[in-house]
Amino acid sequence: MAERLSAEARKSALAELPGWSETAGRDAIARTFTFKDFNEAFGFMSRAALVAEKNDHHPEWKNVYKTVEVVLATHDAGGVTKRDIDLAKAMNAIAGQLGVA
Ligand SMILES: C[C@H](O)[C@H](O)[C@H]1CNC2=NC(N)=NC(=O)C2=N1
Repeated sequence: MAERLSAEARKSALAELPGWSETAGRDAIARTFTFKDFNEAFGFMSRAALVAEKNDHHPEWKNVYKTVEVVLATHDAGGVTKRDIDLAKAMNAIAGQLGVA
């Protein structure tokens, strides 16, 4: 099982993850993505879902029209692990391909 990152390791990982931040009251990371329209938001979710399923590591997320709110944590570990950082990186790359920095 992946190990929870220390607060220090989490902070330095977040420094390299534009848009992501720690969540209040819970060991997790979060980002809200805003796309051009629903089609792009759902396209992002479709692509991210394939990565998540491939890695057996899944986001908590909510879509409203063109926004997608994502929270990542490793439930088995009770906090943020490298698996969350890797998924966050992949999500940023997918969003980047869709024109969202
Ligand atoms: C059995 C299966 O491997 C686990 O339930 C996986 C699935 N996806 C998961 N996703 C996330 N984010 N955290 C987990 O602990 C987790 N566990």
